[in-house]
Amino acid sequence: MAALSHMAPMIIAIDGPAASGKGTLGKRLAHHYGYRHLDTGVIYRAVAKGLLDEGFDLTDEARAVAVAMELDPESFGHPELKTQRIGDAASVVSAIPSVREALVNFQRQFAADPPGAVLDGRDIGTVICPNADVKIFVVADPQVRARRRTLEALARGEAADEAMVLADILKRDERDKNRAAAPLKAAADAHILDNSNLDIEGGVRAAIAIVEAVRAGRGSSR
Ligand SMILES: Nc1ncnc2c1ncn2[C@@H]1O[C@H](COP(=O)(O)OP(=O)(O)OP(=O)(O)O)[C@@H](O)[C@H]1O
Ligand SMILES: Nc1ccn([C@@H]2O[C@H](COP(=O)(O)O)[C@@H](O)[C@H]2O)c(=O)n1
Repeated sequence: MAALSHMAPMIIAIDGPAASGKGTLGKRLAHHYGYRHLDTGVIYRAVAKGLLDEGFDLTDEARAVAVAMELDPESFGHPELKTQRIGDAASVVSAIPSVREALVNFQRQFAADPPGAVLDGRDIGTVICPNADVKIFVVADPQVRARRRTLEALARGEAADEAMVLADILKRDERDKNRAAAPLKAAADAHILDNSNLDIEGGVRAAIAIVEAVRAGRGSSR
């Protein structure tokens, strides 16, 4: 782990489309720098699961906001949150502006707490932490992402059809890119990291190189 001294908590924002490797990279960067990591997708997944569990429609705005405000971070590790069904549902509920607003403070507070934080999602560099020290937008070819996600599901002992996984990824990306509220897009000052031809270690090395280049460019100890 690289020990760093900071004037203020450093924030690394990672965004990108579905299954591009944001979470894997976020976890590894956080470990490398000794920071905390928040997978913000899990928050939207938890809201979707809460609604479905209670039998509410995913477009029930009032109930969705209530679920968002009552979220218990202890529930973020629930294995069902990882499923494709909940991922799809999350991309429906996350398009509701008032749901997003209800979740902003939690994410910003997480980002602000010392010693530093890595957050990954869709709008971290654009909306949640527009002043993040480093912004990385992770991309990979859709076919590559579908292959990785399929292998991941198979490794968990779940059935997975690569063509269906690809269709789900594309559908979710379209919805996330085209919504009015905080759409999936790279911040103007984000560094694009294409990991299509990189393994996990290669992707982590490339990201650390970006972080280090930004820090060196600032000429500070951050
Ligand atoms: N560079 C890489 N090379 C090979 N496999 C990778 C790479 N990066 C991530 N993976 C694998 O791809 C899959 C998706 O990665 P991950 O869950 O980190 O993506 P994500 O962008 O966080 O997904 P989601 O949008 O669903 O939150 C995982 O199985 C992960 O191990
Ligand atoms: N900052 C974010 C993070 C996620 N979403 C929505 O949640 C869905 C699930 O996210 P995963 O990262 O776990 O795949 C995603 O498709 C988005 O609709 C979001 O809007 N903003």
